[in-house]
Amino acid sequence: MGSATEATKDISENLLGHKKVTVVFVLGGPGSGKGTQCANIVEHYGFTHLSAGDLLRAEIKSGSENGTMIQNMIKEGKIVPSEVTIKLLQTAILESGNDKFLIDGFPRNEENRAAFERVTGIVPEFVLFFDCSEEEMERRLLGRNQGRVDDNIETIKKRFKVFVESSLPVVEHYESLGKVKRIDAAKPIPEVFEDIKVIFSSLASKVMKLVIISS
Ligand SMILES: Nc1ncnc2c1ncn2[C@@H]1O[C@H](COP(=O)(O)OP(=O)(O)OP(=O)(O)O)[C@@H](O)[C@H]1O
Ligand SMILES: O=c1ccn([C@@H]2O[C@H](COP(=O)(O)O)[C@@H](O)[C@H]2O)c(=O)[nH]1
Ligand SMILES: [Mg+2]
Repeated sequence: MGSATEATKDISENLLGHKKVTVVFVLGGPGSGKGTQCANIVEHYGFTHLSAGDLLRAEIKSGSENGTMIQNMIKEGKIVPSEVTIKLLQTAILESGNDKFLIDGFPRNEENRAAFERVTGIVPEFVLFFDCSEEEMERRLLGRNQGRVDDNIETIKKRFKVFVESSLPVVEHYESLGKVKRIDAAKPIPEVFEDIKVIFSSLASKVMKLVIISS
């Protein structure tokens, strides 16, 4: 990205919807493997990966005035106010220079979803949903060893509750619009990615067809 003026120009074009931005929401329970598979998708399909949780953790590290509030919310498995998360996502989208994004772990609730669509004007191409049992997710989280303050059994239980009560309704909303692509995330990592490839290869060929038709 070049000068501040160029960045501002891109911001308005993206957010006013003049420039086509492709967004895939990557949703699923804590530990279902979203981050792991997003790295594979980035490598093969050129998307930019934006993990809302990673952006919030970076905000804590940056010494931001919201840092303590965010840290407390994450420790409790609670959902950070949407204006904070949306601002971080907007900035990351605009600074990336890319036009296709995997938004991982957001929207977390219906209010997040409605606010994101209202503020950015972006609706997702589809939702990639990682379906996995709590038993398997718990095993993965307790074995993750990345030093996360929320990878302990007490917080994990809270995160599961928030996921079922607040996040699954977002998936149901997009299901009612026929936008959910469900993945069996309990399979081994390479097998999950084989299933994901089928989805992203068909998206890539759809985009190619559109380019040919419109040129
Ligand atoms: N299909 C899989 N089978 C076994 N282990 C997996 C699989 N996918 C990911 N893992 C492992 O499980 C742990 C959690 O994976 P990951 O961080 O990708 O999950 P996540 O959905 O991003 O979790 P969170 O919502 O907490 O950020 C990691 O240690 C990862 O290596
Ligand atoms: O949109 C979001 C995303 C995340 N959070 C908070 O961060 C943690 C960890 O998120 P991961 O996706 O597992 O990395 C989550 O439990 C929330 O506390 C959020 O508030 N909003
Ligand atoms: Mg993750």
